[in-house]
Formats: sequence, structure tokens, C-alpha cells
Amino acid sequence: MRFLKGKDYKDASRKAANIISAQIIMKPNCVLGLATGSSPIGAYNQLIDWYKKGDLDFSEVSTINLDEYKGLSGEHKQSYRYFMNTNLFNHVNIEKSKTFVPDGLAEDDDKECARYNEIIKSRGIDLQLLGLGHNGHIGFNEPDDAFEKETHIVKLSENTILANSRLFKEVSQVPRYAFTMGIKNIMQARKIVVIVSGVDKADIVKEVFFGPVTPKVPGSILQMHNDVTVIGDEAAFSKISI
Ligand SMILES: N[C@@H]1[C@@H](O)[C@H](O)[C@@H](COP(=O)(O)O)O[C@@H]1O
Repeated sequence: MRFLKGKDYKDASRKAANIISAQIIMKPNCVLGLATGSSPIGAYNQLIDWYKKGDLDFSEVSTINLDEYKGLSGEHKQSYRYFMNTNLFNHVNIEKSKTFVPDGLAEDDDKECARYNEIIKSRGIDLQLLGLGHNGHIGFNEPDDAFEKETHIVKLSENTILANSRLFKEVSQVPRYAFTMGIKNIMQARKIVVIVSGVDKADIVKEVFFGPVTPKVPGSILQMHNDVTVIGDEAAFSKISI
């Protein structure tokens, strides 16, 4: 595992964007596994900036997102499809038909999980970007008794519902269920980049990357992957010595 410390969030975001853009330059038709949340926004902004300057081309890139709330349409402002469109896809020359996010309105959960899982397996992810939930979740893989392997529907923990309610008018509006890639899907990515920022992530960063590997802390499985880069600002890395 490599740790890259940025001076601040902007610096950390630029480092993450550098790795993503190197991936696109080395393999123009690469498959990027993308994440939502506040953590990757800075990296997305940097990528947009480089695209606008003519330094990056997304025309052959495909993307597969980690997760989506069940019950929200892609037009809903808090859906992850909407997030991706507004924070990245609408601003670069990516073909929308090559951007995948689970369908939050799918009527049959099992069918949607199988469909999405097939999208992941048939393409294969070259680089997976991740944020980290305060309870150590990656995607929406919540603490559990076992590592859930493939795409599945998950009941969100109270902790996650509360953390994510900051983006909704009130906590009751936060969906209780979500579709998410499983741990096996994430671990099969060739390369993984985790972005963390802020002092509120300092404890979980220590637990995930230096504590025991356990499904109670889902991100801890990343210790077993052979190509993980963790990028953070000083605050997020304040409880580890690297
Ligand atoms: N499903 C997403 C995760 O993919 C994300 O990593 C996490 C952390 O978000 P943030 O980066 O805003 O702290 O939030 C959500 O729950």
C-alpha cells in the first residue's frame, strides 16, 4: 500500500487526478470505477480543468459507479447518477452510454444486481476510485459479519443515513436501501485509489489501513489488495505515521 499526503484537500485531489489521468493516457479505452461523496469532488474538478485545457480525452473511457440509492431516479438531485452527471460527465467528452450507475428505480432488485454485476464482470475495472465512510464502508458495503462479494442490495446503517442526511432536506428523506458493488467486485479492480480528507476521517483511516482485516470494518480488506494508493490531506492522516 502506498500513502500519498497532500498539503491540503486541493493538493491531495490533484494527486488523485494525476493517477486517474495517467491511467487514461496509458489506456485511452480504460474502465474507471467511480465514487460519489464529497471526497472525490476535488479530483473530478481537476480532471475537468485538464480536459478543458485540452490535456485529457475521455472519448473512449467507460465508467462504472460503485453504488446508487434505491428509489431515486437519475434526475433526483441526491441520486448518484445526478451527482456524476453534474460533477463530471456533463463537463467532459465522455459518451453517456458508456457511463454505468445502478438503476435506483429498478423494480426487481435481484435482476438489477445481476445486470449490474454482469456489466462489471464483462468489462473489468482498471482503476477503482474509493472514498471511505466513517464506519469504514466502501461503496455501500456496510459493516457486517461477512464480506458481501458481488453486487447486492444493502440496508444502510443508521450511522450512514445520518452522515448522508446532510445532503437531504431532512433525515427521513434519505433512502434506507442502496444497490452497491460488492467487496469482490472492488477487490478485482486492477488498481485502487482511495481519497480521504478531513480530521473526521483520521480515526477510521487508522482502523481501516492499520487495524485487523474484518468485515466489521469493510475497507480493511483493502490491505489484501496488491495495488492500493491512499491519498489524503494532513488532517485525514493525522493519526497515522507514514
Ligand atoms: N456511498 C458513498 C461512499 O461511496 C462514500 O465513500 C462515502 C463517504 O463520503 P464522503 O466522501 O462524503 O465522506 O459516502 C457514501 O456513503
